[in-house]
Amino acid sequence: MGNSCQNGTYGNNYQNSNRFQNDRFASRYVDGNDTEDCYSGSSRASLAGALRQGLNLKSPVLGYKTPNVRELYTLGRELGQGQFGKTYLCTEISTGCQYACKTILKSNLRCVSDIEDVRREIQIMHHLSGQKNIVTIKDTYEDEQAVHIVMELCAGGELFSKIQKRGHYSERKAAELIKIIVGIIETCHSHGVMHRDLKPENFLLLDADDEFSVKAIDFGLSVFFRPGQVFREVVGSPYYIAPEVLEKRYGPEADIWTAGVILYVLLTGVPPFWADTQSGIYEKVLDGRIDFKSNRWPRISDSAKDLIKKMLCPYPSERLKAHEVLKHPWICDNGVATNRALDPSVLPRLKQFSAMNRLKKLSLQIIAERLSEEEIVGLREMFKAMDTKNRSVVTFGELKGLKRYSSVFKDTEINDLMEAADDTTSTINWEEFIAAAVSLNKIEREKHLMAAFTYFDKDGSGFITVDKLQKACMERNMEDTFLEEMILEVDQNNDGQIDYAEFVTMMQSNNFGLGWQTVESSLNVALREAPQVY
Ligand SMILES: Nc1ncnc2c1ncn2[C@@H]1O[C@H](COP(=O)(O)OP(=O)(O)OP(=O)(O)O)[C@@H](O)[C@H]1O
Ligand SMILES: [Ca+2]
Ligand SMILES: [Ca+2]
Ligand SMILES: [Ca+2]
Ligand SMILES: [Ca+2]
Repeated sequence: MGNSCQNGTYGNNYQNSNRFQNDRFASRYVDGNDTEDCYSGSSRASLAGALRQGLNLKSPVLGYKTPNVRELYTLGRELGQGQFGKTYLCTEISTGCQYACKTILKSNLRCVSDIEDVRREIQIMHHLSGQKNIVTIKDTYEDEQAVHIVMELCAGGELFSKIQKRGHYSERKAAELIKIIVGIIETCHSHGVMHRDLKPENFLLLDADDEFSVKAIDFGLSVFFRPGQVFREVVGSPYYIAPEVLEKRYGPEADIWTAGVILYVLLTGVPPFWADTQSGIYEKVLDGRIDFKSNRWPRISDSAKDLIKKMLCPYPSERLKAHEVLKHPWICDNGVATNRALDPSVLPRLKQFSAMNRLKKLSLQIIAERLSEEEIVGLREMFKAMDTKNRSVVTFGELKGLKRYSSVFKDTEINDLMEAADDTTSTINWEEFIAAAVSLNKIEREKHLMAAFTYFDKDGSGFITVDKLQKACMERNMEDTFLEEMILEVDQNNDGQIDYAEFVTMMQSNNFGLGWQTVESSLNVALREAPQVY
């Protein structure tokens, strides 16, 4: 997954100019003058701070040195343009694989908060990378002029241009697409991220011939949120912005409103809140009346209208949540029923985990420790959100407390979850959590696997032996019993030691991945179902 590259699929109808004719509004701080917004607002850095920091074109953004992107990639033609820079087709010199490189010019970053936004965009891309329908980030680079984000190439062009070409979608097609889009929202929300800039042009297709190969690409306005946290910055794009955002008091529910607008557009080809001017659009949004009468509507099913009404509900607390949208009959009955519930057959496997090969557990911790800060910030946010008492551990009680808000959890499942995530104490600490939650795509990266292997194989002989394992266990204060058995489980050619290939097979073997992924998704459910305080 993720490391095979698609060659030659690059579409020739790639255009960035296919937009709604009137959709020319910037998708940033839409309530006024940019420069002012740069320095105002409680969460924004102060002007004094910006000056103290002595902003100039050469200020580091990433905070660490990187190789020069041009030594590793050949930059090709422009794929698209955004507010801060351009995205180019690029080819990795060592492999010939094609990627997209989003180049953000530092001269366009005018204040500290612009720099913070870029950092956060990268952190959030790492946090969500590898999730379904979300673009995979590969690496980041920085030079004097720019920050470069190298990511998966979406060669199929914008979802938006497809909509425009068709005029509108059939209900069935619309249902399938909105299921993908709301699935993306569910992924974001369950990972503690609010997207804030959902709109068709921020969804690309991997493959022009597959209109369901959708990828969310632009997390430039996304933020981490905690349950109950109230946001006040007015950001988004006019047609898609929720009324509570305009009223400067909102949370993740705003993303659902936006998806409701997208659904309306998919079915009718026009936005639900429409006017010639920005302020005219805002008036319509705040008014909230939805037109179901125009000549397009008689042909559209009542079930579709019902869903739109519930997604465009003016009261955020009454609006459907992402998982509720996915359960709505219009989505399910259109033959795309979702099945996000925990697969019951997975639960017994969770139990196996506690007895899981300690070598895997240890390797996982080693890999987790090696991840860069920007890769794990998102997980840290999730952990903090669950750690309600601020004690740096998540207790059984905290997980159990979350149960009240979810029908998904049964007591026995929470027990399994705790047992799986933790074998000795009755709490999950940060190290255990991150080892549990680090997603497979990160673990599978060659450099991490190699590093973990080398950790055990200190003399570089190419094998992990009982002796070496014993040393590693001592170093880490881990039990060193049953080491022979541990090797036996992994040793495929019965030579009593583990070579790199055997090690990789162990790390990638299914029982392991499934176990941890289930832990991760269960924790996500818990987070998603946490109380919303408004
Ligand atoms: N992974 C990708 N594959 C192909 N094209 C891409 C990719 N990422 C971005 N693009 C192209 O570059 C354009 C700009 O990218 P993006 O939206 O991330 O930039 P931005 O500066 O955040 O723009 P905005 O002004 O919308 O905030 C996209 O609309 C798209 O056409
Ligand atoms: Ca964009
Ligand atoms: Ca953006
Ligand atoms: Ca513990
Ligand atoms: Ca062997």
